[in-house]
Amino acid sequence: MSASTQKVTNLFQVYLRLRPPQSGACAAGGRFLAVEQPEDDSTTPKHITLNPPNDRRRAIEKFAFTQVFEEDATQLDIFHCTGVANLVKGVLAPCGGDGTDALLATLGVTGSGKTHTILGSKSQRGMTQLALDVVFRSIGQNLLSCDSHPNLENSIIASDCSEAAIYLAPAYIDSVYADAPAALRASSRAPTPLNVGLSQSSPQPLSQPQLGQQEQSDPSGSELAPRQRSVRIVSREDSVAPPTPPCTPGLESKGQGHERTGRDRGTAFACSSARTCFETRHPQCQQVRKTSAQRQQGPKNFMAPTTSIRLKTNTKTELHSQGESIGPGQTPSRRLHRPSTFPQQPDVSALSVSCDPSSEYAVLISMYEVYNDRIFDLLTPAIKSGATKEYRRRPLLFKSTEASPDRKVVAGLRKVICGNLHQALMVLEAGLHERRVAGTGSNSVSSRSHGFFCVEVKKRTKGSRRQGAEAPWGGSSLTIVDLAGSERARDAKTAGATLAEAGKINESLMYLGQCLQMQSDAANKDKPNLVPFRQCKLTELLFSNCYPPATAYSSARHRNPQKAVMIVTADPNGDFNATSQILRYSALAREVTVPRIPSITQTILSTAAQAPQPCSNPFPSPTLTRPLSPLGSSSVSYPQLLSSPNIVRNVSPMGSSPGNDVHRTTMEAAALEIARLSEEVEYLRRALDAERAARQEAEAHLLSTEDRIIELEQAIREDCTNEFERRLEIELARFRATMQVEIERGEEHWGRKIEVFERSMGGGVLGGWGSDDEGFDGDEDKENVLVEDVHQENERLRRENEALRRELVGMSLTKRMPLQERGSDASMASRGKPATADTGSPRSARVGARSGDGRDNEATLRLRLEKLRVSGAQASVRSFGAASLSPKKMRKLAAKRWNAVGDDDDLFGV
Ligand SMILES: Nc1ncnc2c1ncn2[C@@H]1O[C@H](COP(=O)(O)OP(=O)(O)OP(=O)(O)O)[C@@H](O)[C@H]1O
Repeated sequence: MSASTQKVTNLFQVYLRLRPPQSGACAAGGRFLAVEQPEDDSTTPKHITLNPPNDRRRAIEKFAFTQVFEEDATQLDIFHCTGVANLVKGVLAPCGGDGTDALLATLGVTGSGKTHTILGSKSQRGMTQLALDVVFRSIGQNLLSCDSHPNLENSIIASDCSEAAIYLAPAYIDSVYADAPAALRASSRAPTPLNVGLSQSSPQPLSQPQLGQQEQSDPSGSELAPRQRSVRIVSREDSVAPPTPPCTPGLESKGQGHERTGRDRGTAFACSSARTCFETRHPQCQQVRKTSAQRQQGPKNFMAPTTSIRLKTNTKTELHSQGESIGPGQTPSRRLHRPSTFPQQPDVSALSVSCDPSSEYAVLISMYEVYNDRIFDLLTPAIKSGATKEYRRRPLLFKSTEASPDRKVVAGLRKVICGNLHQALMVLEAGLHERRVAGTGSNSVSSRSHGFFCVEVKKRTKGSRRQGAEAPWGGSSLTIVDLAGSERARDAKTAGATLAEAGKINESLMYLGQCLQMQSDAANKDKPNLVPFRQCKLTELLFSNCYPPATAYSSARHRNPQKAVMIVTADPNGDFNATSQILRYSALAREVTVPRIPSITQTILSTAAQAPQPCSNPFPSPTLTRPLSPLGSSSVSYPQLLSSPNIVRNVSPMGSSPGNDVHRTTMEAAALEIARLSEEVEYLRRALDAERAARQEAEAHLLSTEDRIIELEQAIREDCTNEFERRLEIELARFRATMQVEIERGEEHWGRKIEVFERSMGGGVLGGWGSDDEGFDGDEDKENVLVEDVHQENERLRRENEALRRELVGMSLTKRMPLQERGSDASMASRGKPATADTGSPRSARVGARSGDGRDNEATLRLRLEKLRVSGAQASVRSFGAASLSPKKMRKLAAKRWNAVGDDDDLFGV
């Protein structure tokens, strides 16, 4: 097994860092991990052996890594030996081109020192700060500033392919940090995650230049001399005076004498007054404190709302407690105190890598976290939800964009253009305050999300302006990842939401483990390196840049596969199971040695085989003739059983007599039974453990699903409310428009009516004045004429009606011919022919005497009158009611009526 050969084919270089034991903490099972020292002193250790504790029936395993760092390795050792400077060099691309993307990540069990390695502590810088220092120092004068290039921001916005919101650092920092009152700054200012509090004793001054000089470029441009071995150099950095003693009792017991990682540096260990102030501003701190307090009360108190809910709640309480005005667009949690200073050790001012002298550079910082398999921007403030009135972050997508079709990017991030190291550290600090942390049984400040810190180095050729346009931007990025730690719910004593988070963390780490295992298997077996990295967001983010793009667009722009370094952290005195699991899938190679503890049954059987056989059946069925001696009641121990670590039993003394032989056989059988039972117990114990773990995982999954459902429900409610409001708006607008039209129409209608009324009124008045009036209008005149006509017509009709009525009164039924005959007579008369049956009657004579139109009119009139009579008689008859009158009476009545009509007959005819 050779680790060096893995370098060529593995996607990741894998380093192992062992963390020093926590002072005061007694290791439960002792140290189980041994570093194999190389035979040759000139090489670095690469192998470790994992010795399972005595109570585990596990094989001894041997693992290989690119390099192993022992407990005394310093941050500077890690920085030099993992080749972070080389990663930076690849990004800066001194020989031209776009450079190579780089990835630096830490992986390990919770509390093993990942955050310490990546982000450092109160007094020590981590890989992130050191890498940033080297980046800015190396670019030096070639870094474009917004002051000298006012168009810088716009040109970068135009070149960005990730739909990002790009800001200049001064503007961003001013929007995030609030200047604390002078008194607060001077005395009780709470230290923020990465900066050294004023109350802290300053780190020991070193001979190298300090941060103030770091922002100037190193004119020498001296190259990094790569260190080939794990040199235990600056031991002083780890022996820096420990920070202020903790004032939170729940935290005192943990990690005493050790530096704390980013967040607790500024939170958990702050003195109470400062902490109170700090916590009101930083919800995460409250959360840490709360969970620590909860832990003191017992494991049940870990049942708490989800982190997001806690964050929201805290943000809310913060708003009220602060009583501070918060500008629009800012969430309360963004009002941070401006850090006064940052840790300056270890010092890398002597180190810079070369950059491309013919290019000019710009540095963009972005930060995000993967929480519950979703990506959240750490530099974008949470937005207040319209429906729930709570502050929430919108998850972002990892996708191909229009401008980047061949390569997936986290779309919609906020990116900050930084002009120097200090600005970059301020941005880092702001982002870290947004990251989710919680106190668990394993780590008082445990990361609950995978944190990504991206340094995007943009470069373009200097002075190659063509027709006024500047050269296009290219470049690469360095991504630094602080993964959340795997944890066992039993050890971490998590429950509720924190347990659900742990479930998600473990799940994503399991996928990561599969990917790492596949890559090392592929490297060892010369198989194609196919890694199933699309299983979750974490692996997708970590691995997708390891391969050259294979899409149709790939020819457009060639990108080198990223260089990746993984630092695995482990506590040699910590949890054996969790650590061995991480090592097993992260190691570049693994060897299994012979099982360490032989089966107890085998031990007994082999012993029995060696012993003299008193009878043909050496192991009769264990039918005991008498009960076993009580444990500890005998004086002689059975030597073979003693050799087993699992069973130490004292048995009755043995002699050489036949009775003793029987006794011995019985005891052997009993020992066998004991062995069988203990194996069974062991098996059941393991099965129970597995079941318990599965149950916890299922519970965690359930909780996380519930959380997800709640979040989804909230989102859906919000969407529905928005949609409802939108539709309501539309309907209201429509209603208002219709209403307006109706009002206008009504007004018009009434206007017209009033006009007609006024005219009629005016006409009456004018008519009263007489037609001689000078101002009489022509229209009104016409109208009056029409009214007059109508009156005349009315009068005429009234007269006609009167004449008809009189004619009806004068006519007698007896004098008239039958209706049918009269009808035909009338019709004949109308046609000018003489009537046959009625020629002698005076009436017909009168009719016959008439000529022309007068005759026709008369005939028509008669016909109409006849009809009127008949219908009048019928109506009157009907009006009396058919039921009340007999037919005879009805006839009499009709005759009377006709007679009455006949009396007036002579009146008819005009
Ligand atoms: N190499 C080290 N030297 C000194 N202290 C260390 C070292 N590694 C870890 N520690 C301390 O151990 C504690 C836990 O470390 P850290 O927070 O880095 O763990 P972690 O792996 O990030 O845990 P988690 O996954 O839960 O976030 C911290 O107080 C840290 O200061």
